[in-house]
Amino acid sequence: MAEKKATKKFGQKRDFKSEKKKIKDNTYMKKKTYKETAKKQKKITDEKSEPKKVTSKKNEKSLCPVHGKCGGCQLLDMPYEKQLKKKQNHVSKLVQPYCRTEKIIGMEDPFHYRNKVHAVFGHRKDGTVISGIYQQGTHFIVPVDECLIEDKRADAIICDIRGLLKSFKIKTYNEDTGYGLFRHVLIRTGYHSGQVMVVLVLGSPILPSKNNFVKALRKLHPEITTIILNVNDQKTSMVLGEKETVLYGKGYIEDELCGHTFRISSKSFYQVNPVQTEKLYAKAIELAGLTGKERVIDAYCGIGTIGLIASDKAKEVISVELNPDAVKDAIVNAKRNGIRNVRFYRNDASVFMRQMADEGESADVVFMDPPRSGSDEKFLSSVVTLHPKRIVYVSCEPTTLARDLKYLTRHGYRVRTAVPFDMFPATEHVETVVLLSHKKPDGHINVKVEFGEGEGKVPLDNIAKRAEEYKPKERVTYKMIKEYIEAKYGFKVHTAYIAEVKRDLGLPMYDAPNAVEELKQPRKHPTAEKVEAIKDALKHFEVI
Ligand SMILES: C[S@@+](CC[C@H](N)C(=O)[O-])C[C@H]1O[C@@H](n2cnc3c(N)ncnc32)[C@H](O)[C@@H]1O
Repeated sequence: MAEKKATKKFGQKRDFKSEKKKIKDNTYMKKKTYKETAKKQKKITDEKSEPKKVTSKKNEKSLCPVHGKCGGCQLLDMPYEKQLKKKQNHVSKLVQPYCRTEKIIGMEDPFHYRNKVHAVFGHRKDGTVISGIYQQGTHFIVPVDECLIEDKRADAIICDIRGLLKSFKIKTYNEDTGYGLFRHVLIRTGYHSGQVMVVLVLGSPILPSKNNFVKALRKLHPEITTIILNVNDQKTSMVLGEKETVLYGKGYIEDELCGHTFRISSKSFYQVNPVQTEKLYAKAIELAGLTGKERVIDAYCGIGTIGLIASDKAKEVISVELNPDAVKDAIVNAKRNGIRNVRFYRNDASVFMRQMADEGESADVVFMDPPRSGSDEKFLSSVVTLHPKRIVYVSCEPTTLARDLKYLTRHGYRVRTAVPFDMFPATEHVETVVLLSHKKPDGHINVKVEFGEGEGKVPLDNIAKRAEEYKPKERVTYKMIKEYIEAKYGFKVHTAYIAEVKRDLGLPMYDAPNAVEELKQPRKHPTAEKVEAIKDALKHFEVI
């Protein structure tokens, strides 16, 4: 049986000061520790073979001995300030056609933030049990003992489960043959509550010596508050199967966020970085500008977090979510927090929003927090029909965010601000909160108008046409066009090229204050690709 690791007790404060220094110096993992871990991890190899050696020069310099293999932390060895800058630039580039991006909100301690840890189990040819992460794009297991972004408590539990499998002679599952039992372990930890959920994922429902196994695990880790047996008998890359049995405890954990308590089940979505989530939600709710009178929609609501936290500043909240387990959690969470002005609907968000729009409903504020794939036209067009004053878009994927912003800005909304949050340090992922509101005219003048026929009067049937003509147009600058093209196409275009395309299209030209009168060299012309990109930008900004 594996020896119990010395782990910190719950509630015990971490030594952030010394950790911060290590981060600053980029020497978080001491050389000795690195060598030890590398040696240990080199010894353990997956039965399917090790596709690449762990001891490459690249890895020797890395903070993590399996960096570059597991594919999890692409930016791990980049100083944290640089990581933030990279993410800031990425968001800025994509959002630039619409608005300025605020400074990214980073972490004070960007390590061990993940409250959800998954390990896949397998064994090598000699039968040694291994656990770790799939190598990127493959089903080879990269053995991992400690991960710099995962909760340390979870890593320690996973190591000890490996030892228990040996003592209880439990075979790990073989994906190719379908033989064996033990597939994955999923651990969720409560940042404030200290509660710990362990999900044992098996290929079939019978865990031999179940009670003794649970007893032994609890003895090694008394901090575990619930243990669940999940059955996944499918050949699938999904971790969790449908069926679950609670082996110990309540079958869920609870945690606190922004002064509210949330129940979290194994299959419900919950943000993985609790420290940053509080900042993210606070910003999202601040941007919504709630006064207590609003009808709010919380779309893609998960376990109800954003809507429930915002509920005391709104008249009512309507929340929609597809995952039935998450909706069950959300309903319990409303009761748990004594909240009565939030209703939950289990539905596809797009179908639900379309129904609302078709029924002539309206909303004052829409929070939307879709998965990485972003939203779709059905959802977005319904939002436009519902006509909320403000839309707060929480996105975990800037490219789909930019795509959806394009739709909304073409349909009456303007992006007011974008704030990136580093929810996933050491990885390339970045979260962004964006506020959109109705487009407003640049200014207005008072004009006395007489309607009807006759001199000086405006014929009634001409009103709509003339209103369109006099509508103030947004001034589209060369800079906006250039930024749009660089973000979308990845190349730069010269101002002269934009001017040339505009001239060819017969568009009005304005004097450029720094135009060169005489050219030193004959002017070059834009390539067909650049002409198309410029035309696309002009269409995007509704110049043509
Ligand atoms: C990024 S999470 C956000 C959850 C929640 N707002 C939070 O912060 O915890 C996206 C959520 O959308 C849900 N979802 C995915 N596709 C959906 C759809 N078509 N309709 C409704 N919800 C969906 C997922 O189950 C998940 O809970």
